[in-house]
Amino acid sequence: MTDTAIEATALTKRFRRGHALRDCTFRLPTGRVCAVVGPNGAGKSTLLTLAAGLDRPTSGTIRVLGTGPAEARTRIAYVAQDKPLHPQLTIADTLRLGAELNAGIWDTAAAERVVSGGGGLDRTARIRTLSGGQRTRVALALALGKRAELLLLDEPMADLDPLARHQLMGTLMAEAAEHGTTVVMSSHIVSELAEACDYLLLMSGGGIRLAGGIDDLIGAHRLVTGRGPADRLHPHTVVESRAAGRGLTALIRTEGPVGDDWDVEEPSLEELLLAHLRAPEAPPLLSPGSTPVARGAQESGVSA
Ligand SMILES: Nc1ncnc2c1ncn2[C@@H]1O[C@H](COP(=O)(O)OP(=O)(O)OP(=O)(O)O)[C@@H](O)[C@H]1O
Repeated sequence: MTDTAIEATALTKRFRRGHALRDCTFRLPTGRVCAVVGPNGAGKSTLLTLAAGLDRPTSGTIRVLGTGPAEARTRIAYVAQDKPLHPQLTIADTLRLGAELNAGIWDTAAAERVVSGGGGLDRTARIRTLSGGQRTRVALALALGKRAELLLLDEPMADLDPLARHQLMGTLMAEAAEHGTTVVMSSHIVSELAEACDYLLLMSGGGIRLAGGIDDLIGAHRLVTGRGPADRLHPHTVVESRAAGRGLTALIRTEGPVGDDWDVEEPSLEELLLAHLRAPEAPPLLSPGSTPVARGAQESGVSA
């Protein structure tokens, strides 16, 4: 039994036209709900595909649930961005197939809760006749029915209307909490992630910029306002600073207490993310527990 859901060390994926992932190192503990955030092309889908064992890294390693991704396949449910399903099957056939492919572990009630929500879906409808949001509902029903230990969801909520999003996110979180499932979810909708997630991977340009518990990452930063220049904020690391009236507002990574002559606030998750996205040159931060445990140390029970 491992307490690590995903562990990546110098993980790199190169396609013909360049790197999708470059030297990514992080650890995601089990039982967390992790948001994977970053601009278009940051490498989020590539990371999820490698974790799902559907592609192989160019170099570096990725371990999932204490083993290789291919060996962990039966313990993982992966919902791809385009929600691939058999277009000719009905919803009922699709769920039946899910039950057959996962005989012995299939959770009919969990799958039913997802397809019945939001007014319910006609079980005789063929997949090809469904809207994007309805297909999402069926794909998530298959993922939850599989009773996986790790759910990898690539922009699961993108096609859903706000009400369906709220309802499905609630179902997903309740299932995850009940069974201690680890959820990894990429999304561009930060407000929703702030409610549902307790762990963050911020990516850009194929690299990891922030990794860790959301509370730890927020706790390591402060939003300060005062008279400039930004040099006055030494020894703190200034992630981003902007003129504000006759002074400046800056997001800083604190190194001890901040001087009394600054107004100091805790940033929201959105403020933290936006500042880091606007300042790609800021040094990355992996909070405690988010770095891989050295293999020798892991075997002797010592954390690196
Ligand atoms: N199969 C592939 N062949 C070639 N290049 C690819 C392939 N898959 C991804 N890429 C490239 O890798 C980079 C990362 O893509 P990826 O889809 O992982 O980003 P993303 O963060 O998921 O983006 P988005 O938010 O737009 O979904 C992009 O530059 C993309 O063009």
